[in-house]
Amino acid sequence: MAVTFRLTLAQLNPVVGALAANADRARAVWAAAKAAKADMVALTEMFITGYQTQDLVTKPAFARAAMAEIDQLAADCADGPAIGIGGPHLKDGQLYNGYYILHGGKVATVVLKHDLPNDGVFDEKRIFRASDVHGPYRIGPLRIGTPICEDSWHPEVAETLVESGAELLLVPNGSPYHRNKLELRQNLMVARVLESGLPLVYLNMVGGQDDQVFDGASFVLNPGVSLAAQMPAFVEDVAHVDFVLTEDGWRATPGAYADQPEEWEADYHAMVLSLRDYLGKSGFSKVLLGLSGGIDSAIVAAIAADAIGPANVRCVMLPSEFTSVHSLEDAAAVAQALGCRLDNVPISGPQAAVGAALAPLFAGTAPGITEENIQSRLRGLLLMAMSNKFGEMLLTTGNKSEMAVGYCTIYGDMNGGYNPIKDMYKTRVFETCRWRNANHRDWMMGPAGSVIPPRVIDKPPSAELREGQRDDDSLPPYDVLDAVLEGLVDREASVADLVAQGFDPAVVKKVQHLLYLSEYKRFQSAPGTRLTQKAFWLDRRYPIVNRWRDG
Ligand SMILES: Nc1ncnc2c1ncn2[C@@H]1O[C@H](COP(=O)(O)OP(=O)(O)OC[C@H]2O[C@@H]([n+]3cccc(C(=O)O)c3)[C@H](O)[C@@H]2O)[C@@H](O)[C@H]1O
Ligand SMILES: Nc1ncnc2c1ncn2[C@@H]1O[C@H](COP(=O)(O)OP(=O)(O)OP(=O)(O)O)[C@@H](O)[C@H]1O
Ligand SMILES: NC(=O)CC[C@H](N)C(=O)O
Repeated sequence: MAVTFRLTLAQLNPVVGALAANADRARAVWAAAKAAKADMVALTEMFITGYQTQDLVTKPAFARAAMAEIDQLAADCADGPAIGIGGPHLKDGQLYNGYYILHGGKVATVVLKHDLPNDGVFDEKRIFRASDVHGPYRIGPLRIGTPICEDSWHPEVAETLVESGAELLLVPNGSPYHRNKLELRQNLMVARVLESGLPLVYLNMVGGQDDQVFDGASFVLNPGVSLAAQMPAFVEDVAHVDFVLTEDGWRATPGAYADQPEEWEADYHAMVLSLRDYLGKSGFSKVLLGLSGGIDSAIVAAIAADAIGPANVRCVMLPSEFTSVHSLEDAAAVAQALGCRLDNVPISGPQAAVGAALAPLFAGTAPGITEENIQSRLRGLLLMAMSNKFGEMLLTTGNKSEMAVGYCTIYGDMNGGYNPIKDMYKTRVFETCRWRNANHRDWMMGPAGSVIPPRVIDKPPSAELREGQRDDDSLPPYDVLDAVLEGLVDREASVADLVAQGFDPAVVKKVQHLLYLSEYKRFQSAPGTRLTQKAFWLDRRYPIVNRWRDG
């Protein structure tokens, strides 16, 4: 009779700090694995604590509480499949990123991470100590080697595991999404399979944590580099994968294959999931936002409706004397198409009152940006009053282009708890609206169809803070602005690089100046969904005071 091994893959969504609840999720999936007669159930990196914990895990009381949950889990799950679960490991006063193997009622072994990621959003060298490479462990007939996430991005750990007799590589991950990352992961894992000649299980977590979104999309590779199973992206899933011992070693029996989203869908799903989880995990079930009739607030309203349902999204139009009839119509059309409530709160009364209060001080000065910003701040104040009164979190709507150049009012339209489009350039916002109008998926809680009317997408962007204002009065056209920003921010290009590419030197220098000047605004801005490898916050950490200008 063939020798086999059934491995249950738990692609789940843990909550940072919810130790007991995460342990309960592990107990439930273990029971399902036991019912499916599995030999082992694998959970993801740092599952017991949720991920990323940042400095929270450096607090010894927290790390010890997590380890106690794991001991209890081992005791509760004695009779059935082994469990692999990520968690912190405190040993001799040092903190490690560990993967616990629970078997027969106790912790059988703890694999400790060797390669600590320390770039982009990661600071693991600051948080954990790196361990020597840990050898394979045996569960029934199979010797398993476990490189923990970053360990599998380099050849060394897998190489050592092969030399010490591993027959399968099981890689638990906490790998956050950025655009087109699945392809990068698959290329790296293919390299590990080619080098080792072993089957490889890549198991990733799912869910939003602050700015980061974990997209799941776990997969299994066989030697010969064939994909034996592919789990879905951005949703929880549990898969039972069967391995059979052949003359050539262990091989996975081909299982389910979930189609993967292309990049527009993946970004949109990332924004929906991160908002849904940010709200749910912080205890909010409702949001509100200022709906101007423009494209940014329209896409944020659509993302919110898809995340928590249109009945939980309050849209508010706050017109001033500069608000056009088109904007009033467009805001109404968006709210109606999405099925969201729309309230109307004119700001002309408060504006007159603020003007009167300041008149003695401002006498003799010319009206300008100050008065324009007062409108934005009055909207921010009124929206926050509604947030307080109704318990709805305020969403802020600045896209990456605006956040990059500071084209937004601090303590005004920047008010808000979360910003799903913070890492999406304006030119991509246009395309994302078109994608959402043309596509509907079962994970969207909002309605299908043209939820953002074409006129909202096609009209020239305007903040409507003065008569006839357009964004391109102050900024280069968005296709130029975004291309320059993509160079300066995402590729860290120099002014000379961009001029050599054909951009106007004066435009590049102006954009660079605005970018550096508005660091203080970004520092005080709401968190938002990370979609790229250069999202503002952890990926790009610039000084606020900075006199350097390139070129
Ligand atoms: N380094 C620094 N650290 C801390 N604070 C600093 C600072 N530099 C300036 N500041 C402060 O920041 C203030 C200037 O920033 P801020 O008050 O935001 O005003 P500001 O950036 O001058 O104006 C807002 C801009 O956003 C545009 N806009 C576009 C789209 C929508 C909206 C909207 O509101 O709906 C606005 C608007 O047209 C205008 O160009 C200064 O008065 C100063 O107090
Ligand atoms: N008349 C308004 N009613 C309600 N909210 C508004 C209004 N004007 C601006 N806001 C809020 O302030 C944000 C900044 O808007 P503004 O129109 O000034 O610039 P924008 O970045 O082009 O945004 P949008 O494309 O949504 O109009 C809007 O997204 C919206 O949330
Ligand atoms: N948690 C990790 O070690 C993740 C690091 C790896 N570079 C990734 O992003 O997938």
